[in-house]
Amino acid sequence: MLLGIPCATYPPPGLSSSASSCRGSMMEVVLLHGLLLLLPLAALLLYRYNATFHYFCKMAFFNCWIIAMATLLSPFAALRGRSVENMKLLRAAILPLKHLYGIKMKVWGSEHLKTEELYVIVCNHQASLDLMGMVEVIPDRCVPIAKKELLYMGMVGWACWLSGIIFIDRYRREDAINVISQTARTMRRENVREVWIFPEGTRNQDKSMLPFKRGAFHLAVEAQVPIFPIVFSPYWDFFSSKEKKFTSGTCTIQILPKVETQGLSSTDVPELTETVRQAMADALAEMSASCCGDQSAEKPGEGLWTRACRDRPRGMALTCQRGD
Ligand SMILES: CCCCCCCCCCCCCC(=O)SCCNC(=O)CCNC(=O)[C@H](O)C(C)(C)COP(=O)(O)OP(=O)(O)OC[C@H]1O[C@@H](n2cnc3c(N)ncnc32)[C@H](O)[C@@H]1OP(=O)(O)O
Ligand SMILES: CCCCCCCC/C=C\CCCCCCCC(=O)OC[C@@H](O)COP(=O)(O)O
Repeated sequence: MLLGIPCATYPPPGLSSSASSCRGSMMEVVLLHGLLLLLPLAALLLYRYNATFHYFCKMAFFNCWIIAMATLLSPFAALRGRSVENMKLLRAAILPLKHLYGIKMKVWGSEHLKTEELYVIVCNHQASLDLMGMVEVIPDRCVPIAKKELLYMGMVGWACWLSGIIFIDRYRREDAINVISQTARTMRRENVREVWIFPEGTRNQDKSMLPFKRGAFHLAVEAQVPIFPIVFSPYWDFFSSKEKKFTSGTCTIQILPKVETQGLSSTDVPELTETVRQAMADALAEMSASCCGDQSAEKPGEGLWTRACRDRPRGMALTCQRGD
């Protein structure tokens, strides 16, 4: 049988045929079918028993999901034009990923974000997986600030642009500062109520956070809006791009009380940046110890808000709403 055609009738009568060439063809087909069966089996076994292969498969699926969703949703988003409303579509597209990956999200302090005020969110940035945590807590009219490179990622870039994501060129400081200043001016006027920034400026899976870039803090001070720090617990238990590890697990997202910027000016920005970073580092250290059993993270917390409240710069209205 050759591709469903019995050897006796193949090649058709009238053409020369030989038993050996028929046997050869049969062997090829058997080998081909065998290979076709073996490859998925080998892939399944590798996926099950090889952590690196498992990691790459899961990352590939993550990226394919994002590209597929962006391709699917962009035409609908385009009907509305560039609007923060389209963020709801992106959010809906990313929300199911945690179920597919078996990642449980716990959110602490979500009540802090339920306010009519405008504000800036700053958050630690571990990996592209942060998108799964972001969609758990991102307010309805919030736009992230992202690196310009995302804009050039085909349909993903188009989806981001249509959703009102603000792009900055990290390598052209003046341009980036202009974009941030313009955001501060237009925040009140336009439909955007909140801006989400990863102040580390790049992904970081180390135990301590990187020094913070100052754009988010200038933005909050220029717009005179409070800052809400958000801390994602470390992914070490279930994800590491260095160790090529990607299993199921739990991520805790802690929304810290707001930090006021009323009355602050650009000269207060360095201190404001350090105060917020320290509060986030404390929260991260506490979470590392409680979620991941790690005692060696940066300066173990002496109480989540204790140091931030105690060390706040003079004249800075840091709101300490938690009783600890
Ligand atoms: C379905 C499809 C789904 C697709 C989903 C996709 C979702 C995507 C989600 C998105 C996720 C995407 C995630 C991502 O893409 S993360 C990557 C992008 N994010 C960032 O880069 C974070 C924001 N960056 C900054 O804030 C930096 O500060 C910038 C880039 C502005 C400069 O950086 P730089 O490296 O140069 O350093 P520096 O901060 O030490 O500042 C140096 C000096 O400049 C002063 N300065 C700074 N800013 C201002 C200002 N505004 N007004 C006045 N002055 C300002 C500052 O005080 C300092 O001066 P001095 O104090 O030393 O005198
Ligand atoms: C026509 C060109 C087609 C290109 C196709 C590219 C395919 C890209 C595939 C999937 C895109 C997934 C995008 C997820 C975005 C997650 C946001 C993110 O994590 O960005 C990283 C950024 O914060 C910091 O970047 P670096 O750590 O400095 O690096």
